[in-house]
This record gives sequence, C-alpha cells and structure tokens, in this order.
Amino acid sequence: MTASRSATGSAPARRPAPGTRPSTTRPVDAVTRVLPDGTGDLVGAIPAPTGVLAFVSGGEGLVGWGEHARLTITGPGAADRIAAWFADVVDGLRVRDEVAAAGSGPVAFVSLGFEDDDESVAVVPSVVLGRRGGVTFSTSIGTPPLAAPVPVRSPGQVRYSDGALSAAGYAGAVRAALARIAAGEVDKVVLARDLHARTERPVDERHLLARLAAGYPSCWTYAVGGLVGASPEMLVRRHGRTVTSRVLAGTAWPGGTGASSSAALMTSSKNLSEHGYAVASVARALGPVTETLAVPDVPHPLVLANLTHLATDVTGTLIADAPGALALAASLHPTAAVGGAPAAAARRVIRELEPVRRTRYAAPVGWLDTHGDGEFAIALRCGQVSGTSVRLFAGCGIVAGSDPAVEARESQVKMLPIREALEG
Ligand SMILES: C=C(O[C@@H]1C=C(C(=O)O)C=C[C@H]1O)C(=O)O
Repeated sequence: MTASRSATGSAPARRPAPGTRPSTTRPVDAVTRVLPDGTGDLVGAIPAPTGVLAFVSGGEGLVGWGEHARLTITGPGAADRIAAWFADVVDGLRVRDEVAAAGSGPVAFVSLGFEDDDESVAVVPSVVLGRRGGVTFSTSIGTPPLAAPVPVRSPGQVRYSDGALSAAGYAGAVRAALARIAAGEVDKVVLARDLHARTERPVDERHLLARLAAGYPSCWTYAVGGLVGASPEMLVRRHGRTVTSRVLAGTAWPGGTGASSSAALMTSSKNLSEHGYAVASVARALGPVTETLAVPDVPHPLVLANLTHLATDVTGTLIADAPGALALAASLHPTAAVGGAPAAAARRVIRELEPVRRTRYAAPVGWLDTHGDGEFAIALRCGQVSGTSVRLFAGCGIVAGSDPAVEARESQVKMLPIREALEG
C-alpha cells in the first residue's frame, strides 16, 4: 500500500480541539459565489492544457483547475481513505457558500482504480466553476495565482498501435470466455482491450473535452488525473436523499451485424440478458441503502452518435444514514456492466483472460462535496493522457450467444469517441 499526498497553496490546517487553536493556525477561505452573468461554456473557461478537472453533461456540471490538495493511493479501502482525507482537507478551510447546491463549496474530483492495486487519484482544486439548474457559480480556495489562459492546441497527427491485444487477439479472448460460460463458470464476463496512440504534440486535455462534450452532450464528459472521456453510464448520483443510476449493457451500431437498430436491440434476447445482469447488480447494491427504489422492468434505447445502448434509469430515496456518494460508488463497483455475473467468478475470469491492466478505466470517476452529495460515472470511452501518449480502453459484455468477431468490432466502435476527439 502506498500513499502520497500534497497540498499546494496554503497548507490545509487541521482543526484543533476547541480553545486550543494555536495563534499560528489560519484556516484558508473557500468562497462560493453566484456568477450573475455566467452563461459561457464551462470547458472553454479552463485556462491550462493539463491538470484539468471536469465532470460536465449538457452544458452543466463542474470544471476545476489548480491543486489545493492531491492524494494518490493504492491498496484496499481507497474510497474510505479518500473520503477521510477530503474531510481533513475541508477541516482546514473556512467555507462560505452562498449557493448551497450539490457541488457548491469545496469539492474533490476522484478517479478510483479498477482493482485495489490500481492507483486512485483525488484532487481538491483551488478553482471550481459550476453550473446547476442554470445557475453558474465559482468556488475559490485561498487566492489562486492568476495566469494568462493558454490557447487550446490540437495534438496534431495521431499514430495508433495495438495494446496488449490486437482485434484478432481480443476475438480469441472472447472465444475463451465463451468456453468458460459454456462450462457454467460464469453467466456474463466483460473483457477489455487497450490501444496506444502517439501524438505529434503533447495532448491538450481541453481539446479532447471540448470535442467530447460537443459530440456526446448526453454523456458525462470528464477529466481527472489525465483520464479523459465521455461516459454514457452514471454509476451513482446522490443529491440529498435522491439517488439515481443509469445502467447500460447491450449495444448496437449502424453496420453492426444482428441487432443494428434500436427496435432490434430491444428484442434481442442476447442483449436483454446481458442488460439484465447489470440492472440486477445495481438493484442488489442499492436495495439495502434505499427506502424506495424504482427499477423499470423494460430498458429504453439510449442513442449516441456512434452507437445505441440498452439503458435502465434506476431512482431511489436513500435511508437517513446512507453513505455518501463516493462510498456508494465504491459499493456498486464493479457492476455487471464492467465486471460480470456472478461477480466474483467474473473477476477471476477477467484476471485470467484479459492481459490488460485496467488502471482507472471502468472504475468510478466523478466528484463529491462536503455534504456527501456527488456524481460518479463509470470511466468508459476514455484515454489516459500522458504528454504525447494516450492509452485508450474499451470492453464488451460477453454472454452465451456473443459472436467474437462482432465483439471485437464493438470494442473498436467504443473507441471512436476518443479517437475522433484526438484526431479532430
Ligand atoms: C465496457 C464498456 O461498456 C459497457 C459495456 C456495454 C456492452 O457490452 O454492451 C455497454 C455499456 C457499458 O456498460 C466500455 O465502453 O468499455
């Protein structure tokens, strides 16, 4: 288990016992204000190409920059440790919040590792720009340095090379998974692959965000710790006592074989069964922490620019002492949308058949605030950016009846959003 932590700007002070605050302890101001004429593009306001923080959908959400505090950890219990660290950081702040909405006040952007030994990242930005219900607001911690905005630059030419598995290698792994399904070991398993991209110039994360947000407005476009993507899948959103989750599984695209239209997808028994496992895993995890939970019997088609998914929107009312958004996200992860069913057997099959380290792909990514509210998508349709190198990921749910060649093609279609954003 490793941990590294840093706090930039004024160091967050721990709150001493009442009456014992040393005269040298100075809480740092965290001020949230409404911006009366704030109607501009959130992503367009980010001033620098890297260290970008974002979680936006349909023009609303949060973007952040500057690091007031950062934590990178590996090992078990990452979500709990990040929540405790965030509480500690907030202890050193004097919070004034005139907005008092989900996401106002200090927030931590968080990207968890897929496995315990994958690194998790959390950042409390010194500046947040947010919009919710048409109200735009900003949160500043301390006095963030003013710097002239750097113009957005395209990454230039992009060259791709296979990751751990070529498309043909991936089809082979799918065949092996089908044999494990036929043997009765698992009902569903999600197998992932990666692809490497090299760009002419260092990638400006804002270049990707702007294109992803424009092309996929119904998705959650995110950036945390260099992981940039546009996810169609909301793992969990907690606003007060209301909890929602958008569960996806089952995919079709123009030119795909079999279920290539929404109507065909809605009647494909292979896709419906694949979807059912994912919905059941979310309902099972939310059941114990909700007073009411509405789970539609029938999914609806979610049409995106590159493909269509089967989607189920689950809504509930949390019990009074329900966990915060990050703890809820950790308890849901991995759903059968990115793991499989039964969960433990699927994880074992993934470890055996998937020669890809997922790092933070397919794990919760989002933000939490000081009230326990937050939004966590599943980190899908993404690339991990590091200078001129980008690692792209995609995976597909395999059930009895899956066709290896079609799944290999589906993995390529799922990489299109991030490829087009890089090349655009
Ligand atoms: C695993 C991914 O996507 C998941 C798998 C899906 C499927 O197999 O039909 C659909 C949506 C996601 O839940 C991915 O995009 O990498």
